[in-house]
Amino acid sequence: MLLRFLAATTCARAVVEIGTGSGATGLALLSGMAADGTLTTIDVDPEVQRAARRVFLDAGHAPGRFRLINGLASEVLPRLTDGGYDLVVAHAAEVDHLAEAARLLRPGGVVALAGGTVEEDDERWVATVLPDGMLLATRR
Ligand SMILES: C[S@@+](CC[C@H](N)C(=O)[O-])C[C@H]1O[C@@H](n2cnc3c(N)ncnc32)[C@H](O)[C@@H]1O
Repeated sequence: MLLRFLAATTCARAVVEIGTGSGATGLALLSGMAADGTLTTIDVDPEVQRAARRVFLDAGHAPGRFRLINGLASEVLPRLTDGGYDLVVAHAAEVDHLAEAARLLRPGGVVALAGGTVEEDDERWVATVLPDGMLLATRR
């Protein structure tokens, strides 16, 4: 899976996911991340996060490897640390996650957005769009 690959190729120790959902994509990220890495995954729906917690634990991931934050991405993301993340993944299209990703990522970090574009003259990113519309961009 692409997300597992991205987590591995960035040697990710800190990942932000927007849209926990069932936890399937979180599992892919955890399996590609460094063994001591932490997944921070955000969802507005507490029910899906309860289920995802169980999915992560049942797959053998220790509670310290993931942080489930309940809330709107637009309210949670501003509380996360500048430059503190290797990979930002957004499944939920809402506001401009690219702007928050630019702040959250370390140089060389990667953002994967389900939709979105990077302006050609935006010097912050090296970007490509996959056939399914996913935007991949590396922070300079
Ligand atoms: C397409 S699903 C995510 C699928 C998930 N990655 C999986 O493996 O099942 C989108 C999720 O994003 C959440 N969501 C939608 N808008 C959101 C927002 N603005 N902030 C946080 N979560 C949001 C929804 O509650 C839903 O669980």
